[in-house]
Amino acid sequence: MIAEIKHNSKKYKIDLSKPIDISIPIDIQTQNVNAWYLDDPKIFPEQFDEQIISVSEGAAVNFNSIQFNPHSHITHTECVGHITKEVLSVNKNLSQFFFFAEVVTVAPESKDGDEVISKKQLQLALGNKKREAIVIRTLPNVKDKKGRRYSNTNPPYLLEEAAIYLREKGIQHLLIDLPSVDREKDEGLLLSHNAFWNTKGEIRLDATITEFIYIPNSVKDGMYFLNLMIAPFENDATPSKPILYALE
Ligand SMILES: N[C@@H](CC(=O)c1ccccc1NC=O)C(=O)O
Repeated sequence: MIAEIKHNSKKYKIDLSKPIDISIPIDIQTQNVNAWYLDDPKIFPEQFDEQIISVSEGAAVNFNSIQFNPHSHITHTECVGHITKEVLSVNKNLSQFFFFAEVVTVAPESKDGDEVISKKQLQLALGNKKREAIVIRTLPNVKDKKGRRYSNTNPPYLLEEAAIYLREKGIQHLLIDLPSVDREKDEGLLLSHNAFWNTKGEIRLDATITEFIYIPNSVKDGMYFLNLMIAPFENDATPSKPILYALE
């Protein structure tokens, strides 16, 4: 099915039968992705009295409960509520789900023993392109990203200047294949989160950060149509399933 999209007097076509899924699922059959010091997620059949509610155990249905944390275990999209005293829900603040996005690839640079993404790197990648969303793939991009154990590994992150640059450039949605846009242990500073959401100025309630994506190597850098769909949890963060469509 081909859809035609009109945007700023330009016309684009996408093939809806060719979605590019850039989410990381919870998959308890394999090693799950994991950050922030929690145990792995759990998917398990409930029990009523002695009966395990699972067809393989003689029940009529499968009836699994799922225990997870969006920040630790799955592709998730968060709003500024992640860092505010006030309870703010991404499900209330994100109300559109289609955007023009630029997929960029960056190799984090060494700085004071950390691996970081700088303003210059994003400037080089974005140039004067105007996009609603940026989808950042970090190098090396190996498949084990889908099951990596990040706790206490000090993963790469965005310098504050890079987050300010994205905000000033009008990027509303930032997607990245790392557990956070900030340093794992930063004494609560959350510099890039604060900068991107502009918490010291006019707060950007409808801007989102999506963490733990995985962009296959077969996907080239460039402009895509993005469907950023979230699960309906009223919470600062919720599991999401970003899908890219190549523009024809
Ligand atoms: N970087 C923060 C910690 C942090 O972000 C965090 C700590 C525990 C559990 C989750 C965290 N962040 C999740 O998105 C700090 O060092 O205070």
